[in-house]
Amino acid sequence: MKIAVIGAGSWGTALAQVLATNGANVGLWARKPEVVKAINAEHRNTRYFPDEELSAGIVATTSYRDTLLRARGVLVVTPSHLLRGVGRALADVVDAEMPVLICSKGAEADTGLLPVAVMEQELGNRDRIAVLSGPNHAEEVIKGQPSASVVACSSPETAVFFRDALANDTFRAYTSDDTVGVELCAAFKNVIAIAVGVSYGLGFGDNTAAMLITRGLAEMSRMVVACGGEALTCMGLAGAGDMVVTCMSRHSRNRRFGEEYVVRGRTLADFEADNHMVVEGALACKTLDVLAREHGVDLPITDTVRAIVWEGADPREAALLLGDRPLTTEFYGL
Ligand SMILES: NC(=O)c1ccc[n+]([C@@H]2O[C@H](COP(=O)([O-])OP(=O)(O)OC[C@H]3O[C@@H](n4cnc5c(N)ncnc54)[C@H](O)[C@@H]3O)[C@@H](O)[C@H]2O)c1
Ligand SMILES: O=P(O)(O)OC[C@H](O)CO
Repeated sequence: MKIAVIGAGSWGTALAQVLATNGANVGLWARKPEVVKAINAEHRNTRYFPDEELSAGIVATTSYRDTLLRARGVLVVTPSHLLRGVGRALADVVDAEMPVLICSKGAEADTGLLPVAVMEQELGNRDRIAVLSGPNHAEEVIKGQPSASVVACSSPETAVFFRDALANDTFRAYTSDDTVGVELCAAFKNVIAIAVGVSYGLGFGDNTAAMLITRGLAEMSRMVVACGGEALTCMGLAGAGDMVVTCMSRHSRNRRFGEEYVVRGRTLADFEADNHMVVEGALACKTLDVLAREHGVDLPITDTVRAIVWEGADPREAALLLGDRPLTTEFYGL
């Protein structure tokens, strides 16, 4: 069976390796011809994983049509702000039944739309559109270190299709029908990881990090419930699981952006230029704000991250303001 993967960054490459290890032929779309050349000739993505040998079952190309040719399903693994453009391009090459798994984490700027809704507007047939999320740093998954994730979809058949394509002894995949919950958890945890990075960068300790993580989970839960998702999803792999790994892992770009860039007055553009990698939380703190206003949900940590990253608020002063709000019950808004 052939599966297509759109995006040969860290996560697209790691997922292509998982699929190929499971016996699939993988068509991998990459933007840069030199990445395609290295993958096909040397079985390496020299830009992201120079030390990892990729399966010979992965064939890269810069053509959507060639990537999709005879594929039974497609994984979209580009940064979330590119999803609409990718969906529009895919509309020319996928039929109305092709299962689509979105592996990006974020929400659309300006509209606040979540990935499945964006893709549905471009491709139609929501039941064949699923999302993947969980505590999954590409650096560990590509090495076959034990990890788990959730495939969420309104259709159990689509969820099971992708679960079975991805699951193996070291990559457990669970299914869920709470797409909105899983999508919001994915967008949220990146924002909180920036907050935790800033907190460590300011010299605060583990108590502060734990407070931000758990209060971040409370914000996440309020938003998930307000948008029609299930609070329990926030306790699962896409919620608490991904929150913990993104806030605490040395691999997390979001945390590192907060700790090493934001507290030193360095920008998102600086991070992306230095690392060639995305920091999804920097955009999500703005897009979640759109949703929060629409649903009347209180998101104090998210709003603080937005003020620091986009409005030049001083991190230490912003942290003090965060602690100066009226005292209330722990699970207000739920
Ligand atoms: N890296 C991880 O561990 C990981 C794990 C789970 C989910 N994700 C999610 O997967 C998505 C992709 O992240 P990543 O880590 O693979 O990316 P990355 O940061 O490793 O690399 C960015 C990717 O985006 C591509 N890109 C940049 N501009 C582009 C454009 N204009 N058109 C097409 N492609 C463009 C780059 O070529 C590169 O492939 C993100 O939403 C991220 O949150 C990442
Ligand atoms: O490195 P980050 O911060 O983009 O996080 C990557 C993954 O989403 C972790 O599950």
